[in-house]
Amino acid sequence: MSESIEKVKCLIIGSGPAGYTAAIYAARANMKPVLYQGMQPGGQLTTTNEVENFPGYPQGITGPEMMIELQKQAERFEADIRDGWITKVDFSGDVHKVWVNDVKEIHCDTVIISTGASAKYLGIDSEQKYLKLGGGVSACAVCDGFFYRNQEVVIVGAGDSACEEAHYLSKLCKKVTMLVRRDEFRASKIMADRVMNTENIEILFNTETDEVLGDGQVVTGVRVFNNKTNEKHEIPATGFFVAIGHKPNTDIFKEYLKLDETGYIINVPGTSKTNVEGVFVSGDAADHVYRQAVTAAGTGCMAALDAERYLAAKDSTFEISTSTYN
Ligand SMILES: Cc1cc2nc3c(=O)[nH]c(=O)nc-3n(C[C@H](O)[C@H](O)[C@H](O)COP(=O)(O)OP(=O)(O)OC[C@H]3O[C@@H](n4cnc5c(N)ncnc54)[C@H](O)[C@@H]3O)c2cc1C
Repeated sequence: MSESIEKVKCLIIGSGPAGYTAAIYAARANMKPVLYQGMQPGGQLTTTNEVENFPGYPQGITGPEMMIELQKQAERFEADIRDGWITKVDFSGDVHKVWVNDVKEIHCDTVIISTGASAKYLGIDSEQKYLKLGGGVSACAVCDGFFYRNQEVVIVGAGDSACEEAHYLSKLCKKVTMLVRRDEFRASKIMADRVMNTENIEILFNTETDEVLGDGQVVTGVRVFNNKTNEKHEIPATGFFVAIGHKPNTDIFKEYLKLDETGYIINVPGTSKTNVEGVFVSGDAADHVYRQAVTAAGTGCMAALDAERYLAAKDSTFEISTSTYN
């Protein structure tokens, strides 16, 4: 083995709530975890101002602050948190190989994948401007809908998730306008029927976003156009929700791991195990249903416990740490 190859017991890929929680558990179980943060240290929550639904913060907390706290908690137990990006993996043998920034090779007894998912946006300038300002653009109705209670919002999307999110918003908001690009939904009939039968949801078919309007700080409306007639009109709204899907960050694993048709890693139900022994998955990389920080953290815990049990079964000198359960 070349000297430049590092050997680690537990490698964690990703620094969102799943990765840091896995690091806390793995470090306390004496697995000496090494965690690579990737291009977005702290993960998706670093793009949001207010997190009000993570237990333990009665006054709420900003996403970036919460992620710094999780990082500090993992470091308190001496998890080795590093800058760097895993660019390649080889899970074909007993030892799992990963490469950092295409250069550094690491051999791992266990790997915990916590690479999350990225919400898709339309990509228009005004959307990105108010997204960055935290001024009313969101890709998560369950996370942010509460901030628009009794207000008017617009949601873009036509699939099952978009229908579910529109329905969720309809229970909080005065009015929800749903923009559907084609002349029909992509969603299942039952989901489409549900939004069509909800009184305070107005559906505009053949309609796309021209611009998100605002006062420079917050969203005040949306200018839309009909893609058949090119007619434009403005809709007053304080919130603009984008529900056009997520892309799980799993491309580098597809040669070795079973993924579903949209790229989410398939885990053994009720566990964090993948189809490769010693490789575990947590958080949004395997979850297209819940997509919440608290569920990501929960599955990060599961992955560390599963990895610990795997190591104990493989190596009789590695004892399951009682501190994990304290
Ligand atoms: C705008 C917004 C607001 C939200 N608000 C809330 C909220 O209020 N409450 C809530 O519960 N949830 C909220 N969510 C959802 C929540 O952020 C996610 O469910 C959660 O962050 C998922 O955690 P994760 O650890 O699985 O992955 P992520 O947070 O997506 O983190 C993934 C990590 O993996 C790293 N990574 C990816 N690929 C690689 C690689 N190849 N090598 C190394 N590292 C890699 C990234 O750098 C990142 O650190 C929000 C999401 C968004 C987009």
